[in-house]
Amino acid sequence: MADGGGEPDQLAGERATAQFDVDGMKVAWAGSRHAVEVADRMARLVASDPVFRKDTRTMLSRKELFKDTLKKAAHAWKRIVELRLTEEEANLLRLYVDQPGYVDLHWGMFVPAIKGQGTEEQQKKWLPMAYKFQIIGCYAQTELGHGSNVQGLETTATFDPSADEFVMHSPTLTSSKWWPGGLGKASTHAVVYARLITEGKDYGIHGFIVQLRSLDDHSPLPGVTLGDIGGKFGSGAYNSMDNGVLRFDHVRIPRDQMLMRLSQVTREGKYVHSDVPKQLLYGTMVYVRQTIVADASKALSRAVCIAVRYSAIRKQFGSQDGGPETQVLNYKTQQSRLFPLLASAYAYRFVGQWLKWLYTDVTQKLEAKDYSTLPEAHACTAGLKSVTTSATADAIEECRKLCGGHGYLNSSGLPELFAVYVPACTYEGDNVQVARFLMKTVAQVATGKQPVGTIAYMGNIQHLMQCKSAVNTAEDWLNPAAIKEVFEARALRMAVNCAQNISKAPSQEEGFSELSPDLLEAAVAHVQLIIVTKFIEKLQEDIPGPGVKEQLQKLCSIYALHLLHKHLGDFLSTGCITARQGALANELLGKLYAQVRPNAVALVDAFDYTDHYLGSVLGRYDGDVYPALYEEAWKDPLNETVVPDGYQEHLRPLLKQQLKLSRL
Ligand SMILES: CCCCCCCCCCCCCCCCCCCCCCC/C=C/C(=O)SCCNC(=O)CCNC(=O)[C@H](O)C(C)(C)COP(=O)(O)OP(=O)(O)OC[C@H]1O[C@@H](n2cnc3c(N)ncnc32)[C@H](O)[C@@H]1OP(=O)(O)O
Ligand SMILES: Cc1cc2nc3c(=O)[nH]c(=O)nc-3n(C[C@H](O)[C@H](O)[C@H](O)COP(=O)(O)OP(=O)(O)OC[C@H]3O[C@@H](n4cnc5c(N)ncnc54)[C@H](O)[C@@H]3O)c2cc1C
Repeated sequence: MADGGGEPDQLAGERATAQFDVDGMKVAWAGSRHAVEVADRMARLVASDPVFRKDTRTMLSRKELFKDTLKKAAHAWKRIVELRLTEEEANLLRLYVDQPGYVDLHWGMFVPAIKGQGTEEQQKKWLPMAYKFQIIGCYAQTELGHGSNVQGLETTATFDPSADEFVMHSPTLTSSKWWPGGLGKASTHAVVYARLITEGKDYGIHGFIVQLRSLDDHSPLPGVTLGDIGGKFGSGAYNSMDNGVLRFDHVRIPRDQMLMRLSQVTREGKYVHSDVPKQLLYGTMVYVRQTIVADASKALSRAVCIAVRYSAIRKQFGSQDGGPETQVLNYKTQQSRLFPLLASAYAYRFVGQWLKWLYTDVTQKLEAKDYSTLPEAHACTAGLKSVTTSATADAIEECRKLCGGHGYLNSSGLPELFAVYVPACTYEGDNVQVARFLMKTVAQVATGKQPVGTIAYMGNIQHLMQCKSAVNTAEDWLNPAAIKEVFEARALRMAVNCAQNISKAPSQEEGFSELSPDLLEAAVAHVQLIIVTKFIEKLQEDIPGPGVKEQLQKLCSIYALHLLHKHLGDFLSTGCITARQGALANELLGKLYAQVRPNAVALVDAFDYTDHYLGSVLGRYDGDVYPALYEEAWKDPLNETVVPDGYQEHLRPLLKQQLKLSRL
């Protein structure tokens, strides 16, 4: 028993009430027994290495934090080489080091851009250097004046046939590259997106490999202006990353540094487009978006793990006669706010695993020159990225509130997690692309074309446009088919409504613009349907371990029904359900929360996070929260002296003056 009311064995008690096999759930979460083992090994490797300590990170200055990131990255790389880690292991090591840095852009965007847009020859030249970290690369697309609108970028790459070179130039202030991670201080190279101009004609945006810094002393090359764009939201947090600014003053690069898989410029300056779709230019973004979806479940599960464990420890009110107080986790309000987030963490995990499969499948098809599934992959990654990141950012903040005052302390880990996470909502785009894809699909369905993949349900238009849910009791909502039907009907009816209203506008573009808020809601409905469907499909797999599938079935129902409750207006206004059926869904939710309650701590244990990775005194595995909180406070630099710096100059004179006044 901890001193002063903290009750570490409280969590042992919670674990004893679990009605399922936690090891089995770890396998379901990780994807396989092998994945559990590798993740566990990498998490422990990081947690036991003093170089990877992060408990003082929020107290470091920007310069100290950046240097610490360089040190961690170099040390991580050394360990990866020494231990001959596989790609899977290295990725996990990066995850558990838990500090954004230039390596993310090097591996996450620079390398994939060359792989996706470079010719075989270019890949042979650049990738071996990148794989050995002989060069460090970033992804320089966004400019001061344009981010979302990629076609509006201003940087130019003008071909000079006399020298067989491109001239990279930043013609205006707004054309300065602005935001690329790793650009500010670390990168030696970048894939730069610029307008290709040859024979006096502007051929639009293309990618170019450009060296930025000397490989001898890291100084910027002639004509290249480089720097960091300045401090960002939150202490510690994303400030470990050197998001940068870059300007070119007529910098020359050889012609063969244009990424030439999609299109080429010949020695004479002729522009040639190959048979590859031009949208492959955006392929790196598709890749990164699927990793961002996978990351959403990691960030969300961390926040939920902290909030669930702490809610099981924290007690408030309850007994009027001096008996024990109530664990806040027992309050129905706490459960109704927290358990949907727990369910969402599992839902995002499974949809992330599916999206990874989809991406791999599309990539294989692209290699065989089959481009048919690209639009769907683009819409799914863009849509899921947008929905899961927004919901995760909101959820982390909700978990902070659920932890009361202590959640606001840096030592809870939640403020930093939130600050690191929120930019994921901004970078890599929004749902507009999904809405366009949906409108196209509705138009195709009207011509009799049968949609496939995640939009296959739209082919069932006759039924879905007029069906009425048959749910008659609360328990009827446990039937996955009942849930799927109403989510499909809602998504389709919202999309069809939009399409009909657009068709009444003077032009399609005007209609699209006028209806964009509705289109966004239709896109969200479609994406939520995908997440619900993938959760239901996961439950059709063989899931070993006593009680594991039963718990996941409850979480799946909670995930879907809390969305139904939250978006009740959509379901009612499209006539998919009645008000009574909505009330029945809510009734079932209450029952499901009560069933999840004894399993809650074990369900977050199944994430298998070390205390190092969680980085939270509130989320400690042993539940020994209060001594840890108390101890943590004394580590603050403000407590290095008993009497604060500034006392002599600012406090003492004030106090003395008040003394004189009180004597008057
Ligand atoms: C300290 C650490 C120590 C550890 C050390 C360990 C060592 C190493 C170990 C290994 C580590 C590994 C780590 C890996 C980690 C990876 C993680 C990555 C981290 C991620 C960080 C991200 C940072 C952020 C980056 C960025 O933000 S990059 C910039 C992103 N920009 C955008 O997102 C712009 C958004 N804008 C758009 O998306 C636009 O909408 C658009 C450009 C796509 C479209 O605009 P527009 O309509 O004008 O376009 P077009 O007219 O050209 O085309 C429209 C048609 O094209 C289709 N379309 C559009 N996009 C695509 C697409 N992507 N694919 C297919 N098709 C597409 C549209 O649908 C239109 O089609 P239609 O004509 O048929 O309608
Ligand atoms: C932490 C971080 C890291 C980043 N890393 C990189 C990187 O490595 N490389 C890189 O190239 N870039 C990077 N970026 C840039 C990022 O990709 C852009 O910030 C993002 O694409 C959004 O563009 P923007 O900032 O120009 O916003 P804007 O496009 O100016 O958006 C402002 C507002 O307008 C809305 N809006 C814009 N267009 C439309 C539209 N057509 N319809 C309706 N609403 C619209 C947006 O939704 C938003 O609400 C990073 C950004 C951040 C925050």
